[in-house]
This record gives sequence, structure tokens and C-alpha cells, in this order.
Amino acid sequence: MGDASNIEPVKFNVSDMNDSMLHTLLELVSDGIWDWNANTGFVYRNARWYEMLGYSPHALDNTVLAWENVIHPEDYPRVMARIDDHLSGRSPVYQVEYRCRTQDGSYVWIEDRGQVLVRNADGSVARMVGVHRSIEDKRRLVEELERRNHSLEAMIEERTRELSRVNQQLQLQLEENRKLAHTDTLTDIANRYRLEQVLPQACERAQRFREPLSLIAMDVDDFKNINDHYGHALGDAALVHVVENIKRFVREGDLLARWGGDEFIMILANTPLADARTLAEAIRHGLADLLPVGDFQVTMSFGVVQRFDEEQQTGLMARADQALYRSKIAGKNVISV
Ligand SMILES: Nc1nc2c(ncn2[C@@H]2O[C@H](COP(=O)(O)OP(=O)(O)OP(=O)(O)O)[C@@H](O)[C@H]2O)c(=O)[nH]1
Repeated sequence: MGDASNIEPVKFNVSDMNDSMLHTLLELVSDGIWDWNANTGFVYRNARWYEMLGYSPHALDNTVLAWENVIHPEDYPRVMARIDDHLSGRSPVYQVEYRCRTQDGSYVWIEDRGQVLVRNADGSVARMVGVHRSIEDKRRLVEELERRNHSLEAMIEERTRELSRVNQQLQLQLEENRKLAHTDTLTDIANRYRLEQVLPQACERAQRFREPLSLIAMDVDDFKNINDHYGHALGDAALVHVVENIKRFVREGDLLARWGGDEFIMILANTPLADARTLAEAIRHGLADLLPVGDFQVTMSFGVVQRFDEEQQTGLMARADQALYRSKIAGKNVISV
């Protein structure tokens, strides 16, 4: 048995290694290595460099041109710009990603990193080494992410369009609902709900600005007879015609509403009793223009009132109704104030 402590260790300096030894060593490295002697033009590439591009080891010329020839034409200017930056000293390292043509004509993405090791006395490059590393997996991942990103963006765009379509429909529906909530479906004028909203505001306004506010309550006379003799459908039609007829007398700022059944209310802002009564008279006369329903000439009874100072809407409505009732008692087709 020998004594290991007596064995002299082999003394080795990297500087002792010649190019051939170095290249033998580099053949074992798993990255693609290139070593460019710029003064001779000789480029050494290790086995892995060739393998990455599908070539058998050392299948290409040991020239810079052999490398330039495999660079994708679209990437070529970018690669040359980077290498110029480094050779001229503008950037401390050379690093760039680009596509290289493989032996079967397809392209693979690689990352190329290099550095000038030795410069000549005049500053020109004497020797530069570098590493090729396949970044196919990384690029595939990036492309996949980009693809997903695009499809996600397209999906978002589509959803946004869809949402705005739905939103528009909802807006239309909302407007329709709002209209329906305030409108009498048969006659298309304001309904009782709307009247009950507007009347308190009209009273407040009249009080605030000390303006006269009047109401006309009107009700079709013996309307039940129309329904009974000619049916509900003709009754409906008669109500619509009555409203069309009255509408001719509605001024800007007035509100004509259907209180319910065959009764209607007109709110007359800034209108004293005398004017309201004149208007009611005009409406009453205007009804004569209506075609009779069968033997039945439609007439209406009216109650006209002007708001008292400090009077609320309920009091005002009640007085209008009482005046209307008096007209019915008085034989109908008349106006009571
Ligand atoms: N066709 C139709 N009839 C309705 C509608 N709403 C209420 N009516 C009917 O209208 C009639 C109203 O009758 P009243 O106001 O009580 O009595 P009238 O026959 O008009 O008699 P006076 O009011 O005393 O002149 C009832 O027969 C209700 O059924 C409607 O929307 N369409």
C-alpha cells in the first residue's frame, strides 16, 4: 500500500493550457461555446454549438460567415448592431436573443452572450469568446403567454361589447319602465302616480312664488252606459278620444292626468280661477266635436278650484272633487267652481 501523502500533486496553471487543450475541455461543456480569433479569422465552436442547430460536430466552416449565415435575416441587423456596440466598447458585454437556422431549415431561438477577451495594441479585437444557449422553452412560454394574452384581450373586448349592449338594453328598459310608471297605458297621459308626484310640487311652488294654482277635475257623464251598451272595448276607445280631445287645450306647463276610471285632473300652474274656468268651458264645448258612440254623445262634468293660501294638495284635490260632485248633482255637463 503506498502512502497517499507522498504523492506530489500535479501543478497546473490555466495559462499553461494551449488552445487545443482548452477546446478539448470546451467540447465537454453543455452550452454552445464559440471562440473567435479575430486576427486569424478562425472560429472554434464546440460540439454542443453544432448539436443545438442539428449539425454533427464541426460540420460548418470555422469562419464568422458560417455563423452569420445561420442568423435569421429579420434578426440579423439587430445582432450586428449589438456586436458593433460591444466591439466598439459602447457596451461592456455582448448579449442578444435571435433565431438561428438549423440543419433542417427550421429556426430555434438562442441567447448569445460574449465578451472580448484580448484586444490588439490598436484597440481592435483580437479574441472574443461567447456562449449560445437555447431559449426555445422560454420563447415558447412567452409566445404562449402572448397568445393567451391576446385571446384574453379579445375575450375582454367581446365581453365589454356585450356588456355595453346589455347596458343599452337596460337603459332602454329603464326608460320604458320609468315611462310606464308615470304613464297611463290606455290614454298615454300622466297617471295617478305622476299626478301625486307633481301636485305637491306645484303647491309648494305656488306657495313660494305666490302664484295662483288651479285644478280642473272632470269626469265623463254616464260612462257606465257606454260600457254597458257598446262593450268595454268601445268604452276604452271613447276614453282615448276624450283624452285626445282634451289635449288640444293643454298648455305648456299644464299637466293632464288620469285620476282613474273616467275621471281626469288638470293641474294649471300660475292660473287663476277665472282662467281655469274659461279653459274648462272650452274643453266642455270641445267635446261636442267628438263623434257619438252609438246614440251616445260624450259629455263631461267639471269641478274647478283655485288653491287657497297655505292649502296642501289633499285639501285642494278634495275641493276639486266636491265641485265635480256638485256638477253631477246639478245634472251633469256643467262646470262648478
Ligand atoms: N271601458 C272602460 N271602462 C272603465 C275603465 N275604468 C273604469 N271604467 C268604467 O267606467 C265606469 C265609471 O262609472 P262611474 O263614473 O261610476 O259612473 P258613470 O256611469 O260615469 O256615471 P256618472 O259618473 O255619475 O256620470 C264604470 O263602469 C267602470 O267600470 C276603463 O279603463 N275602460
